[in-house]
Amino acid sequence: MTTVIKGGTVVTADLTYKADVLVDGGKIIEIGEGLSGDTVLDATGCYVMPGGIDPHTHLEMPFMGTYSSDDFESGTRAALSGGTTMVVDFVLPSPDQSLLQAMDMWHNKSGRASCDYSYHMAITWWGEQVFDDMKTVVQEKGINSFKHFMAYKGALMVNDDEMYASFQRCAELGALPLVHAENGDVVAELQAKLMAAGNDGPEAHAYSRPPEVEGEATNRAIMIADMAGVPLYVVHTSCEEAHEAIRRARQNGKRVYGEPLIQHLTLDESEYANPDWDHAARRVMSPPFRNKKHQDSLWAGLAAGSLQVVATDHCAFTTEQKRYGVGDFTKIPNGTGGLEDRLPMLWTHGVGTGRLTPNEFVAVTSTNIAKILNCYPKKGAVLVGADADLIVWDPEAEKTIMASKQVSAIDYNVFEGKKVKGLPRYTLTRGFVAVEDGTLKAQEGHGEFVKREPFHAVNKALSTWKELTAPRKVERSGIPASGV
Ligand SMILES: NC(=O)NCCC(=O)O
Ligand SMILES: [Zn+2]
Ligand SMILES: [Zn+2]
Repeated sequence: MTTVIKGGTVVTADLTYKADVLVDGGKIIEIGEGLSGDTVLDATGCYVMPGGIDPHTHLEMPFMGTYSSDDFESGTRAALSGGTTMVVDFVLPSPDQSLLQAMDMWHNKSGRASCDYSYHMAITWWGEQVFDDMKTVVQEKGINSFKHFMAYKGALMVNDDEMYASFQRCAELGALPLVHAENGDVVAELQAKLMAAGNDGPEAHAYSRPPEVEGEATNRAIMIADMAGVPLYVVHTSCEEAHEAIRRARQNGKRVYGEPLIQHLTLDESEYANPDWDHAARRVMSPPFRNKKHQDSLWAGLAAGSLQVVATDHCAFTTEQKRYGVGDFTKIPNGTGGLEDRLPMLWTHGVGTGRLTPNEFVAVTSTNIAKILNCYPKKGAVLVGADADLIVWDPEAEKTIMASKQVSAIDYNVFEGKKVKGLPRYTLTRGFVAVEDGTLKAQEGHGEFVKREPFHAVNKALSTWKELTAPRKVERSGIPASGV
């Protein structure tokens, strides 16, 4: 049974042209004019684009004494409803747990996914077993990226020596290290100081994580990655200090990627001053929301190419869960949602305002991500042979974001009341029509695990350069006798 998307304009990261797209067996089989198929999807007035890829989600994440409330079932349904057709989640091994066992646990959870998914592996502790498991994870299990938390002291945080060891291992295996870049030691000190002064509300969360802690850690991670000879991906880049470090590194030839979140691009720190405790606590995430100066920096980075992708870090906690932190802001579970709103919000505030072109929109929501994570052109492309993960995007469709109408399992939405213009008319996940005329028809269990190969061209180029410039002993004849 073939499906044809007819009458639309194909928009990719680098081309815009009128064409029909024919799909069969979950793949794109033909692109051209005048195509026909068994099922016809009308794309008149719409853009046909690669489905969104969210490179940063935490579905059913064990964190801060609870679990994030969207799991692979509700989370991937939310994703599809907003035009995202692949999510990349984080496997989080417990202390001393093998990476392989942790990955099995994630596979048990992800069986309910209705769109495709992949994983990053988190390095949450260090030892011989982790060193050995990393090889199996890369060479046999299809994961080529490893996350390092430089914050959350006493929980997920790793120290510089562990990070350097892991980065070197990534270099050997052709993998990509990721960092949550905040100085966890300084954050812990600031948290204690604020609490001691009676500053226990959600606004203190933002005071405990100023841009400097992020800028410092981003610089440090970049230098450590350079010494280890690996590329680096910095997650949830939220401020000019971190962006400046990434920009400077890239200008110096370092292979560093930066990932702003849709929340940081469109919401600001004034949210924490809201007199309603729940309102402010629902927006507690790390790094916190920043001011307009930082937002402008992130938008400029996307346009300039110094920042490459837009994610959500979707980690949704209910109001009840957020209230674990009443009287102690350090106990408010960190995280916000955004999976179903990322594309409409970015289109509205990016393309709708002229800060991004439609092609740049595709690049930062899909194609760049697939390229960096090494699953392009299976994902992130409108090409013959690519997976038919596609959105038929209606630039005129409008809605007001409301928790009461969302797919996500939580009881509020950080974008509540925002008007968006630009929504999926159809969302296809490997050819299956999961959003039809704006109505969600996702199929539980349809999602498949996407294996990603190591040794991206960037890893190869970097290791070639490192080998060429490695320290070499100078062979000398006629060494003088020791002066002792
Ligand atoms: N970002 C956040 O606050 N929660 C999710 C975990 C993380 O990415 O740091
Ligand atoms: Zn993080
Ligand atoms: Zn995260």
